[in-house]
Amino acid sequence: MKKALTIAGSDSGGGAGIQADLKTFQELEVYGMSVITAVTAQNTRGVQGVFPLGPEAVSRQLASIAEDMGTDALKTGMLFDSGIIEVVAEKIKAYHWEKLVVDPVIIAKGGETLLQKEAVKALKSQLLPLAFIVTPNLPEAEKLAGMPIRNTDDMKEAARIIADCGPRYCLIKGGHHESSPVSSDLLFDGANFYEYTAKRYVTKNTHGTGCTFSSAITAELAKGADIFAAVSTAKAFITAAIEDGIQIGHGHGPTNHWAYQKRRMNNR
Ligand SMILES: Nc1ncnc2c1ncn2[C@@H]1O[C@H](COP(=O)(O)OP(=O)(O)O)[C@@H](O)[C@H]1O
Ligand SMILES: Cc1ncc(COP(=O)(O)OP(=O)(O)O)c(N)n1
Repeated sequence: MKKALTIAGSDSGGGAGIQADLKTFQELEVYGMSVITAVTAQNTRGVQGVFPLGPEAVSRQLASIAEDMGTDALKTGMLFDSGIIEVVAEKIKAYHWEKLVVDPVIIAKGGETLLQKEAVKALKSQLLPLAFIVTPNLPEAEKLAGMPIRNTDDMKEAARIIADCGPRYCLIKGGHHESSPVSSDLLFDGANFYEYTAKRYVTKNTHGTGCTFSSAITAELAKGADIFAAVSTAKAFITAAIEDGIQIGHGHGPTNHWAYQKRRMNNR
């Protein structure tokens, strides 16, 4: 069985972070492993507390996996600060882990900080050069590229700037473009742009969309898919998960990780 590792924060509400990643890995039939960087007290209403674990705890978890199991692909999500980014980058290099998906989690949809301001520089200089693919949403792409994004031309310009930091592919997600009737993501391979478009659903149950999408890409890469097939399957996975989003709690409910497989079973 293929293996996938997530290096990310815990979401007590189960919709984003480590919990969303492991649910996605399971649904896409890869063996999921986790390195926890921080514990968040979180629910559908927002983030009530953030408790980082620190570089040593992260380093030890990474070593435990490397010394025994290894991984076929991995992703990073919430990394909290530059100390954790440094140790993650150092270990990824030391273990020669290559299929790295960097989801540059900076702020939650509710506005809470999940990456310290000082750490954006470390993310760009230490982690992006190791990334196979980086998957910023629109606000994250603006921060990484240092420019506002108002239209597709701006998205392309930002993708070029981010690609200069070293990732093999850059995928800018259009989920925050709420006035659009479609949900369109732009993949850049250093030369050409490829658009992945799906229907946009009007729903408040979108907690954890970015985590779920990047972990679906990771699972597909672990199974040997090329980047275009991996993004295509991940897009189908997240679109189904949003369409069947779960009405739970009093705020933004989570997406439904079972929806994609349920559809496939029904189509048999
Ligand atoms: N309302 C929606 N309907 C359909 N797809 C969506 C919707 N919102 C986000 N997506 C898709 O979900 C994926 C995650 O994007 P996004 O929500 O922008 O990430 P993040 O959670 O990092 O902000 C992308 O493929 C995006 O196009
Ligand atoms: C622990 C943790 N990690 C990441 C996020 C951000 O998740 P995302 O998929 O971007 O979705 P929203 O939280 O923004 O809805 C998180 N919230 N918690």
